[in-house]
Order: sequence, then C-alpha cells, then structure tokens
Amino acid sequence: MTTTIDHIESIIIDVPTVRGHVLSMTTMMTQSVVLVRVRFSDGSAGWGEGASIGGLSYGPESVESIKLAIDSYIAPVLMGRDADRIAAASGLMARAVKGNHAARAAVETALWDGLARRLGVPVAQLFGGRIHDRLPVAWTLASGNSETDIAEAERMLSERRHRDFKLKIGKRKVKEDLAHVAAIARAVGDRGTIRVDVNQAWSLTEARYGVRGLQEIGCVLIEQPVPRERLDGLRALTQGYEIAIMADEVLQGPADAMRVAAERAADVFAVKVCQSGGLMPAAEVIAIARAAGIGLYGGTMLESGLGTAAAVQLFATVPELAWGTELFGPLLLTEEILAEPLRYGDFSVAVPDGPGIGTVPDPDKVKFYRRDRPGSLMAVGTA
Ligand SMILES: O=C(O)C[C@H]1C=CC(=O)O1
Ligand SMILES: [Mn+2]
Repeated sequence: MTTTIDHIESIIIDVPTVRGHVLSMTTMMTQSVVLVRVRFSDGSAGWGEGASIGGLSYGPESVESIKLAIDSYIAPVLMGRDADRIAAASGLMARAVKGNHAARAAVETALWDGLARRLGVPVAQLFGGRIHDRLPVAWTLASGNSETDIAEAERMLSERRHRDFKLKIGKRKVKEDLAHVAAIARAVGDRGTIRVDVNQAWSLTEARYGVRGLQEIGCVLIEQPVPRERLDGLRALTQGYEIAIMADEVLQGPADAMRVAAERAADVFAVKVCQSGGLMPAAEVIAIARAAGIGLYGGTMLESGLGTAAAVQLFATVPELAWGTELFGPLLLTEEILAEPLRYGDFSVAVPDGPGIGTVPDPDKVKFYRRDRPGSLMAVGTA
C-alpha cells in the first residue's frame, strides 16, 4: 500500500534573538523561519524548516518568499505523490521551482523526516549512519561592540559552550574591523580559535588588506570576503594567502560547488542545507568538496532547533568536518521551540538518537510565535 503526501503546511514564526545580531548587511533583533509540516496518508508526519537572514539582505530568499513558493508552487506538484520516493519528489520540485532552495529544502527535509519515522530510524541512517555522536559548535560574536563581544566570549568559554568564535565584520572600515578582531583574539588567546565572516562586504582591494591583516592577527578562517559574483576574487585570495578562505553565499547548490571546486576558488565549503536545496543536495556539495580536497564546515542559516536538528543528522555522517560546525541557531533565540531541545555542552551538540530528525516542535510554542496567530503584530499586511 503506497503512502502518499496528503497535506503540506508552512508556518512562519518570528522569535526574538537574545541580543542584536549585527552583520555587514543587516542587524537582526528577531529571527524568522518557516516551519513545514507534511502529513502522509498513513497518519505519519514529517517536519522541515526553511530559513534566511535579514529578509532579502543575505540571500535570494525571505520567509515570505519561502512560504509563497511552498504554498503556491511546491505543494500543488507534490500532493498525492509517493511519500517514500524522495528522489522523485525532489525531481518534481526542481522542475516546478527554479532556485528557491530554502523552500525546497524545507519540504525535502520533511519528506526525509517522515520516511525515517515510518522506518523507525534516525535520518542519519538514510545517509549511511552516524559517524559522530557529537559535533563541535562555533559561536558567532556579533553584538557590534568589541567589549561586549569579549565578555560574551569569556562567558562561552567559562560555560564550556563554545571555544571557536566567528566574528561578523565588513560593516566598518577594514582598519576598524582589524582592530576589533585583534582585541578579541588577544582576549581569547590560545583558549579558542578566531574566524571571521565578511558576508560579501569587501572589494578585492579591501580584501587583500583585510586578509593580510587577519592572517597577522592569527585568524584561522575567512568566510566569503568578496561578493558571490567575484569568483575570480575569491580564487585570488585563496591562491594568494596561507589563511583558509571559505565559500558561503557563492554556494547555492551542487552546481556552484562544482564551479568553485573546479576553479580552486576556496579552501573550505560552508555547507548549508537551506542554501544547497535540501539534505540530499547538501550531501552532494559535501561529496564534491571531499573529492576536490576542499575542507568542510557545517554552516547554518540561523535555523531554529528544527532545521538545526536536520543538519545535525546529515553532518553526523560526514567523516571529517575539519572546520567543525556553527549549528548554534536555537541558542541565538530567546525561546526554545522544540519539545525535546538539542543538547549543547562541552563545546558541541549531541546528535539526537530518536527516529527522524530526532525531535519535534512544541505545538504551544509554534502557536505562540506563528506570524498568522490572531492579534500578531507581525501579521499586519501579510494576511
Ligand atoms: O554564515 C552566515 O553568514 C549566516 C549565519 C551564520 C552565523 C551567523 O551569525 O550568520
Ligand atoms: Mn557566512
């Protein structure tokens, strides 16, 4: 008896962040994500999540575009389809929806969650089984103020929650950013590592000065220093300096991964389920990096615990995440939306044991934070 896809519901939730999160192109006071629940004909269900950052300021999708793509274009082509044939469903989505990778990832993840639950195994099992029981988790220091960031780093170190720190830069002049990073690097010392994420903000000229300065400070990794269109610039920086250069926004799926690898334009790939287009496309990005000898880092789109749990399932199966992960999304939110939260500690996150992605949302939290709840301030104009 075939199990079919019977109902797809997409829910925008808006949750405050624990502090302002200052990136080069936006400052976040809340994080908005799209939770997707797929119900199947046998009564089983699967959950997925699509996320982006700062509306449309980080990349090509926003929660509103993710919800629209799912409701108007993805759901109609998947209704009634065989729930266990995820490769076929992904093919239907790819034909009906170009781009919109976070929207496709949210639905594809829910299909994996549902299938794994019907089989009674973790999603990791469907990708070869876990190798790791825990994954290292970096923290992003992005208060916008050096002293605040230093105090935060001290707290993360003393709580043994994080010791790899990613600093958001690119909003200030290069010289000011270098002073900011140097101050934090001095404070952290050899208790942890310092990386930066420029979020595409530098020109190639600024990047040459920035990369040289960061290398001298002892930074170990520089993420997406130049715009995603400047693959020549990313390659010049990768080839021209010892410090590792990481591709992020330029990686919108396996085809981009192939292009960056062929050009030798990065030392490391930030693998993101939403940017890749789902768990299977993210696994393809990982395969390309491994074949090309490019380092791997488990990236985040600041998903809630739900999307983070899905990413944990996939990254647990990767033999070597040489640069760890940044799967801290739920820790940036003032509220835990999962019924069973992910377990963080000892500078890492535990891979959940249960079936599927290993957890489900707390229905009361979803009800409280959903944008379309009666009386929600955010609902104005989105009806
Ligand atoms: O990599 C990005 O730019 C997206 C995200 C990851 C951590 C963070 O603070 O922002
Ligand atoms: Mn990034």
